[in-house]
Amino acid sequence: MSEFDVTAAGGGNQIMAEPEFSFDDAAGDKLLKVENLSVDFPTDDGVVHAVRDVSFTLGAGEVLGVVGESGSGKSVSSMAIMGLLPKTANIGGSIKFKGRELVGLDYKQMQPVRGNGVAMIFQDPMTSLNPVYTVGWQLAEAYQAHHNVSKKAAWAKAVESLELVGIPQPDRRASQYPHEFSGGMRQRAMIAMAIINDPDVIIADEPTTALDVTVQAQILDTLLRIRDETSAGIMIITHDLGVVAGMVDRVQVMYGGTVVEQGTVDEVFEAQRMPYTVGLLGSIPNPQLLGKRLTPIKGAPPSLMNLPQGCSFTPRCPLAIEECRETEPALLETDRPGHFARCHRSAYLATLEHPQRLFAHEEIGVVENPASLTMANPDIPVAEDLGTVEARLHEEESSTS
Ligand SMILES: Nc1ncnc2c1ncn2[C@@H]1O[C@H](COP(=O)(O)OP(=O)(O)OP(=O)(O)O)[C@@H](O)[C@H]1O
Repeated sequence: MSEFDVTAAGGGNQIMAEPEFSFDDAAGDKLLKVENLSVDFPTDDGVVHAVRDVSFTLGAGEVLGVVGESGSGKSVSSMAIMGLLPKTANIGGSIKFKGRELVGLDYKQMQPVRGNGVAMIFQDPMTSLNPVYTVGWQLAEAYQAHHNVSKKAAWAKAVESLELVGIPQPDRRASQYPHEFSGGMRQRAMIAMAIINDPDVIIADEPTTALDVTVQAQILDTLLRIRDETSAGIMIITHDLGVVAGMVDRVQVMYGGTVVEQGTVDEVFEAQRMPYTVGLLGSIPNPQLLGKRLTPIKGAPPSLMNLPQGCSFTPRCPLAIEECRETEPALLETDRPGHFARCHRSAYLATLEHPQRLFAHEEIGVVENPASLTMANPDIPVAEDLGTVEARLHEEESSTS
């Protein structure tokens, strides 16, 4: 595919002057290649466009962070990869695992891929672990589903996996029931379940949300250790940009069911090229800023049933112009190589010295308990118009220079 292939990232009939996201940019053979994925759910009230035009790759040993607010399409994308969406879902585009097309496979055809090829760690271990069987029994069962081995060998493998995820006394713990495990240990058991069949890809959907900060860090460390030991490609889905810092190689920011910014984690943290990512960064708790004020993104995410005509972030975007209301931008490479943004204003954003000030006009209080803060606050009215924002930025930039 050419760098300038206008059909690659759903740019419609637009003629692109800049390179779009292209798999040519991703070096090497990728385990997972998702191209122009879309998922619609027909409902009585209308069609929910849950995922639109999502493309990304994941290679062996890579860690990809998928970040976005609730309802941005993160989980639906991963359920599509796992073949776990309801039959009513209309899936478009392509999901290739080791070159094999997964879109169109039925539940049974997906069975050998699931667990063995791609495994998933869910948010809430209590809904995934069966309370009436011991943890070891469940792990052994998962192993036997893909390997023709004796019960004894499967049990030994279960104990080995518990050890690998850092559970002390794995022999004894294997004979216990899920309720005898702490929250962090249950999440480790889920990771053990995911890795027992040595998958090539692990999808972790909000793996640390329900855990306290120290245990969160331990679980993330465990995932990185598993990556080092098994070379699995890992996709971490989270609403918290803070979780991906220092953990992932690349980040994909989702908004309104589509990818709005994509790049290496350093790039995205250092030089955002889409105002939504700027807003996300300003609204996450930052340990270095404890005691300082956080700023929320005003307004609410779009209804996926009635998406606006242009960029779906327009109603909340302090930089929106007429073009943003009229045409949805394509995911294009920005001024920084390998860094993509779906934004008409990314070039302008690149010129701002203090982009965080775009969202600095509403403060929601001193951060005492960062975990209690949500990113979007629908009760706060929508942003100032562009003229006011630009005048304010100009004034602020000149007062600090
Ligand atoms: N079976 C379904 N039928 C109709 N709509 C659905 C279905 N499953 C998901 N959706 C909708 O798809 C959209 C995307 O959901 P998704 O769960 O992927 O969001 P998310 O970004 O993972 O959010 P969260 O962080 O809350 O899990 C939501 O608006 C959701 O209501």
